[in-house]
Amino acid sequence: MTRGLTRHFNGPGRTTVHAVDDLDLEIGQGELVAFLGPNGAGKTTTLRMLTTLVPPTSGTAHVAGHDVVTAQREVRRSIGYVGQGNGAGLQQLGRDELISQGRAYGLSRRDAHARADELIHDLDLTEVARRKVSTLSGGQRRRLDIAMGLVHLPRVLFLDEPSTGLDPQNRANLQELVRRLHQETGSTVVLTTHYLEEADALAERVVVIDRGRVIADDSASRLKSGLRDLVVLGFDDGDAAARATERMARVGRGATLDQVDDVVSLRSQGAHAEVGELLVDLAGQGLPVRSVEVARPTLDDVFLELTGRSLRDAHEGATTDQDQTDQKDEVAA
Ligand SMILES: Nc1ncnc2c1ncn2[C@@H]1O[C@H](COP(=O)(O)OP(=O)(O)OP(=O)(O)O)[C@@H](O)[C@H]1O
Repeated sequence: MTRGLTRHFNGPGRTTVHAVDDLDLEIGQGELVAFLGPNGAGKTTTLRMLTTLVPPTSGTAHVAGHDVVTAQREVRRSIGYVGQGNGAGLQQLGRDELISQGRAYGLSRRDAHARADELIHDLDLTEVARRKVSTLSGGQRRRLDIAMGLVHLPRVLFLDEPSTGLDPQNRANLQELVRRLHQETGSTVVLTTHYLEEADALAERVVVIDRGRVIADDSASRLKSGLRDLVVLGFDDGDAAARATERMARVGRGATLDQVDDVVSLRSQGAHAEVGELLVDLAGQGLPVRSVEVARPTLDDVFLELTGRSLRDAHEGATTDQDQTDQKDEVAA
């Protein structure tokens, strides 16, 4: 739970970077929540405050019932944190890494071995466990990192961009792993991502963050429910498309129509469910449809609606912003 959680950094010159600005959040035990936002939105800083790695400038946060400033030790004992870098040491075997991590969290030698073997079994890490960490692929290392975050059975697991840099297959595997461990352990999982599809597919709740502020907080389907579908219809020629546009304007309850040559784009809420009826009606008018594309709203559309910017563009823009990176290094140094 956070109240007015805020973190400022010194920017270049005398400027102040409002990395996280007045964040109020309530996350219940057992929820699976994704923080979604472009680069620089404040996702990592939020996670770093919740995991006690960065103190807030103002406001409060409690994790597993403990204050992140006054009860750091208790918070750390209750959480697992998988940061953006790889946590595992390179020369050890995967299994030994897990055992060392267990020991670092105060498990006895015997318990650390037992826990490592349990995780290897549960997370399908047999192959990963017997290889040196330096020889693992990116996806295998991320899976090992997640196992490391789970060694001490945390009540809350924080994952910072767990699938960044992975190919689509490994990303899908990792998402499946996160989903499974959430279901099986019932622990709270909070992850950050700038992959729209990931937030959509994985999280029960999506907290959209932009410029340090929460701009939306709901299930992906509810966030998208107010937005319009796009249906693109292809006709024989421009004349047929023009007549079809007229017909649809007459019968089509408030849809926005746009004709370019032999193609008509129609936007309206829930249009995907009416496409069949529409095609029959147009065919009945002697206007057969030659091609159909239906696009349901995405979380990118939600972001666009809320900010006037596309999340993909905002993300790409920010990644090329060398200033931000330099600035980060400067203050961190
Ligand atoms: N140590 C720091 N010093 C100065 N500025 C920082 C520092 N850490 C973060 N910032 C700035 O705070 C803002 C939020 O950064 P943060 O890393 O939290 O964003 P993010 O949403 O996690 O982005 P990404 O997806 O790239 O990880 C950015 O403008 C960033 O440059």
